[in-house]
Amino acid sequence: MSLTELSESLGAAPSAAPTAPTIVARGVTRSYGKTRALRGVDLHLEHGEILGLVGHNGAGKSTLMRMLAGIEQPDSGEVIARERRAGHAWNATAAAKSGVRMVYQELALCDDLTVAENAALSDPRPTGVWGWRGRAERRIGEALDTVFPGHGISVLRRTGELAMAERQMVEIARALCTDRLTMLILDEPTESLGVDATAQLYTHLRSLTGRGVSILLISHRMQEVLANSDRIAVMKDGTVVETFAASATSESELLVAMGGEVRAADAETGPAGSDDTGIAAAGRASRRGDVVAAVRAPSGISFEARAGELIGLAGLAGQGQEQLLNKLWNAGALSRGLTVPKRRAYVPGDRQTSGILPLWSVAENLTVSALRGLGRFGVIDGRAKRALAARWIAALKVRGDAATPITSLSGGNQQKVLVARAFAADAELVLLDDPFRGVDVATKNELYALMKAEAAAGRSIVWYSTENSEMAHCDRVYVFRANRLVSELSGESNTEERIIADSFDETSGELR
Ligand SMILES: Nc1ncnc2c1ncn2[C@@H]1O[C@H](COP(=O)(O)OP(=O)(O)OP(=O)(O)O)[C@@H](O)[C@H]1O
Repeated sequence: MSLTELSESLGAAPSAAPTAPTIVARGVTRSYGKTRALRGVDLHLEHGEILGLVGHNGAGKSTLMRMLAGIEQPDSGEVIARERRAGHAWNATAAAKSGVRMVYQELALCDDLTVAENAALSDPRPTGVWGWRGRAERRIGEALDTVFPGHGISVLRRTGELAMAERQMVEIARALCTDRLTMLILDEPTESLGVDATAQLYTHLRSLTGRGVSILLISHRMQEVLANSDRIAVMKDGTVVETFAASATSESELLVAMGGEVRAADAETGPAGSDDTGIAAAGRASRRGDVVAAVRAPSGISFEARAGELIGLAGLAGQGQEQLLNKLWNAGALSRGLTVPKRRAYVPGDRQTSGILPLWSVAENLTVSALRGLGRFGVIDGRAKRALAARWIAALKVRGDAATPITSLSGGNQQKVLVARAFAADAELVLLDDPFRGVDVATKNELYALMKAEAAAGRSIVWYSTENSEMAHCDRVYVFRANRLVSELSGESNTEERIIADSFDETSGELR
């Protein structure tokens, strides 16, 4: 069966659409130790609708998703699925048999396996002994072609070699490798995707709802949720506080319901101002305007970052931005064509594999890069360490105690700890690889202010973001295309339109 035939059979709507909701959560509660993650959630998902689910970091969205998918059971309350067979529990097996598929916020691919092997692992259909590999290659290849035409991903590549955006596409496509799809739950599916792939995904989701599939879309990207959902449910502190028709609400209304401050997205754009956070660190070696980092290109545009600057790296995903950050992070004293300071900090793009230290507490994760500055006579000053952790936990509003394991935090709160770690270290150069993935809107606004304050205090910050609109906060922006620097923008030339135009421009300066 080809994927076209297959996808037509996916979630094929019965002749008359069922009137009962696909799934209902009624009074669902769930605690982890002292943390009350869900406090009596009521929610339902209609047949063939896209329900957006938004809320601050730690509001309980991922926990609720696990309850709906039967992966975890509520402490009290119930989950009633239309597909649930009488007398059977609603657990992961029952959900999988009923056509429920999930795309997790943390990518769950095995780096050492190929794209096709990863797909085979999660495919609910029997693999068979003979020919399973060929079948898996064909199935995932067809799913990728259907959702992300022109994706350019070889199904024979190890997923560890893929860029974040490509891995995200594989994760989404493999969730669609099934004979039967009734409900699709996506937890922040576009955080690592570029503009084109994001648009392709939403086009495909719409075609699925046309065939009766119900979709739960968790996201911090308010404009995307507004543009692509039928209804939007808002979570706050473990409950659903409001549900809106998407066509009848606005970003500011959603933010108010989430409990956040309404701030125009671009209200505080422009070059770094003075330090108004009170936590920008002092004592950097470089003076404002000194070149802190440089990568010289044999021809065309070279890269340069000065003390006191917030530098943006823009362009379509996977055009060399991550390589530049890696180069600056890994450079040795003798690296040719490169200037880097000794003291530098890095927030990697993939927090799971190269960011968090999963066996350590929040405080240990946060202070590990700053330990050198916390020592006295060769001994770490425990009180200074605790104070540093407490200061950053408060500044970034991390929802979780300093002493708890980092893995017990929600995804967005883990990400905040990584950002705090980079700034808590006394680094002259701070490298950020798409650092606000999964961070809620209110916190993002605070982090923009923090970065500007840190730059104003003399640091040099180099920031790669997949969201072009964020580049308006930068002093200068380098646009990448095909591993080259296409342009350097600042002042009035630093606009979203110009970034997009240059991302597709043919003239370029090579960056080696
Ligand atoms: N396995 C766990 N152990 C301990 N605490 C947990 C666990 N899972 C979730 N929590 C806690 O439950 C609360 C809700 O977390 P959840 O991940 O559901 O939030 P979220 O809304 O998805 O956040 P984000 O937007 O950051 O992904 C948080 O306080 C989190 O720390």
